[in-house]
Amino acid sequence: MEPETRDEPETRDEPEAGDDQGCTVYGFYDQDLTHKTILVGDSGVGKTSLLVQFDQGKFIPGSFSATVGIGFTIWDTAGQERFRSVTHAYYRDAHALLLLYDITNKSSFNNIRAWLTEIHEYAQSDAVIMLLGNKADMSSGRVIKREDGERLAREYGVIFMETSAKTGVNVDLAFMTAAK
Ligand SMILES: Nc1nc2c(ncn2[C@@H]2O[C@H](COP(=O)(O)OP(=O)(O)OP(=O)(O)O)[C@@H](O)[C@H]2O)c(=O)[nH]1
Repeated sequence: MEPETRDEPETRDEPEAGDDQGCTVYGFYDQDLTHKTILVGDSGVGKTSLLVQFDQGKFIPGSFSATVGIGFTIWDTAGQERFRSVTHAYYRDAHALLLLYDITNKSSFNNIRAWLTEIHEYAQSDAVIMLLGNKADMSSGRVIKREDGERLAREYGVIFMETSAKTGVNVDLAFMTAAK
């Protein structure tokens, strides 16, 4: 007798944020554990560097292992599908979400809509959402204008800033605004 075959149900057809590359969710609680902030965005946009700049007041160049020597909690989901539901759980209890793109990387900006869709689906409705155009120091490599970031943020009703994990510009302001 022939084994019964049936098509597997298609569970998802829309690409999701972070699908095509490793992506990592970084997050931390403030000291009294009441306020949770998470950082999301494509790989390489500078999430770790921004956290290190905020936490330690310095820029450590180069990609580095996020788990080494940093005094905050990191949930590294490595962008894997099986961790997707875990990622969504991170969103649910976050009070603030910092969504980063890299002003020198167009695809990181193009993926912002997918990230925002995901955030709106899973985050609490009163969570503070901030769109951050990072690497603002790299003016010669810039491909995303500040106005493009501002326009997108306005469209989604989120706060916008350009930041640099390297020079520190707007880094404290971004985290302080998120903590409000
Ligand atoms: N010039 C400049 N380089 C930056 C800035 N932020 C990050 N970088 C560099 O960009 C690269 C990626 O930074 P990471 O902080 O590792 O990026 P990430 O988003 O944490 O990446 P994943 O861990 O893969 O998700 C590194 O080489 C950083 O040194 C910035 O503001 N300015």
